[in-house]
Amino acid sequence: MQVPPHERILVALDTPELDRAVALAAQLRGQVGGFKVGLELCTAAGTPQVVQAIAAVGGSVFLDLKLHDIPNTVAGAVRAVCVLGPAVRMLTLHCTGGSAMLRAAVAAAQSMPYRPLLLGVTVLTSLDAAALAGELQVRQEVAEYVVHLARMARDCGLDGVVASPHEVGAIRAACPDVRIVTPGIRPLWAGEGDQRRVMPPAAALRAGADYLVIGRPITNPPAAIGDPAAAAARIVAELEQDHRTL
Ligand SMILES: O=c1ccn([C@@H]2O[C@H](COP(=O)(O)O)[C@@H](O)[C@H]2O)c(=O)[nH]1
Repeated sequence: MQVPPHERILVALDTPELDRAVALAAQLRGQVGGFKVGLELCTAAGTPQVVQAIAAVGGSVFLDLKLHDIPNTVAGAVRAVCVLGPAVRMLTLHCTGGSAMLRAAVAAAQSMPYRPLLLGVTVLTSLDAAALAGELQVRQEVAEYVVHLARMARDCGLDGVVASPHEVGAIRAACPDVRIVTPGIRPLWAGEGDQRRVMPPAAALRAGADYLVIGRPITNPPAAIGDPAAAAARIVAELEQDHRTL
């Protein structure tokens, strides 16, 4: 069954204010597929409180905690997230924590009555080829390294990965069954900001992404676009227009 394009959008609620996040979720619910909450909001307002508040207005939660620690600590954090229940659809952890950490996370999730989908973050979309080769001393090309991490995530039992839209094709070819979630989404009318490996929403879906994470272009759109609801509507219209021409 085909998923309508708007359900593929996950809005990143990056704010320290729970009231603002809840107001955005209430405003955008029904226009998009769900909401991503992460380090800023969860640190400011508390993860259980955030999950409960977003769920209370009918939003499903992608918990982007990007766990990265020793296996025992990550396993404990995964169990604590599972306790939050079905309101949490997805949880992230960094693939660069290594296979022992990823396997510990999967085992921890499987030991619980409910578990969210576990997604491995490959290479952050704010990093470009120069940063990867220079500061981080990674010898492979970006796409090659992302595919290596995606294979590792799949082999450890994760359900999917987070990567830029530029690597979606290569990941699909290597790991056909993993879910692929792509941040770094920038409509042509939005600025790049701190993102480096970016792509417009329709192009990212065409590339084969399952979900598009979109933050500032919706939550803080250019004045000419209007408010968050108008920005979301415009992106959905762009996706539907592109979908019809496929
Ligand atoms: O590689 C990654 C992994 C996660 N993110 C998160 O996605 C959103 C993107 O927000 P924008 O405002 O659309 O840039 C943000 O919450 C990041 O923490 C990512 O950008 N890249």
